[in-house]
Amino acid sequence: MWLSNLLSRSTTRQPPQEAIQEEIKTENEAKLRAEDDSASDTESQSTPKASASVVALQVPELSLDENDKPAPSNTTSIASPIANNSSSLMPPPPPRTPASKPPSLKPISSTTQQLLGPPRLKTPAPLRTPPSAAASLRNPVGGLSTSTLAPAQRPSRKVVLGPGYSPLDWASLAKDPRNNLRGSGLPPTLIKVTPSMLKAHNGRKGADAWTSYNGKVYNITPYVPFHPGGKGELLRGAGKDSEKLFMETHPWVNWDGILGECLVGILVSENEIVETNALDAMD
Ligand code: HEM
Repeated sequence: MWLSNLLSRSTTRQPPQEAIQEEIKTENEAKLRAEDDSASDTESQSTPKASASVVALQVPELSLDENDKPAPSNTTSIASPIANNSSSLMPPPPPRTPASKPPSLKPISSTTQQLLGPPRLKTPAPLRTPPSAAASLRNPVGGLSTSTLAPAQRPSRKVVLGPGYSPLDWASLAKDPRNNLRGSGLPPTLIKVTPSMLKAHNGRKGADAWTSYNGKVYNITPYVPFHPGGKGELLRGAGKDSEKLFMETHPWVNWDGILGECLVGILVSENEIVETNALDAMD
């Protein structure tokens, strides 16, 4: 018994939306009756059709979505009062174009999301590898440099050169072969220099100062007053090989570019000179 009552209620009861529409429809009918007293009951039943013809002009203008389908006749009666009031207060909205839509409102398609890739992290710090143990031992000032050059922080040991002894003065002196920077008493060709010969030219007691570098022997005597590091520093290599001292101090300096005209000969062993002298004696 109660089950049959329940069934009969559920079949006769309208859904809530339809009930609301019916209620608004009734209100509209009452308004229309007030406006036109001559309207009959039959006409009031056809009111939705009459209001739809009026509202049909309003609804498309106020539509916020192009995809909106034309409202059915029973729902136009819902929008009709709003449409009448709004159209009298506001101008019609501008024609809708795709460019007028704010980009932020566009939903991101799944294809676009794939092209964009994964979202970026706010800070790259978590992706950095932790500093190695050796990093803590590096000089913080030059920590990013891998240069083998002398550190820029080292104090200069340059000396004040006398007037007329600048690098430019040396260059002008060296370009003239008549100055014979190799020294006096030498043949015009390069000679063979033994270690004993090199040692004898130590710059003392009036002797020229020779030094060797990369197997070649140079007379450094004329360059002494021009040496930016001073006389004493340069003469540390007098009578011996200077390659180690030179490379420790300023490996970036072009030795041959400065002392090319001071080249005396090539460094040879003591035995080679003895053999050469023996061959010369046989001739
Ligand atoms: C025993 C060998 C040598 C020693 C011990 C020596 C030492 C020095 C020293 C201490 C300085 C000053 C560096 C500074 O604090 O700026 C210097 C600068 C210089 N030396 Fe020597 N030197 C030697 C040989 C030579 C030779 C053979 C040449 C030329 C071929 C030369 C060319 C220069 C130049 C051009 C500078 C200036 C470098 C610069 O401006 O950065 N040196 N040298």
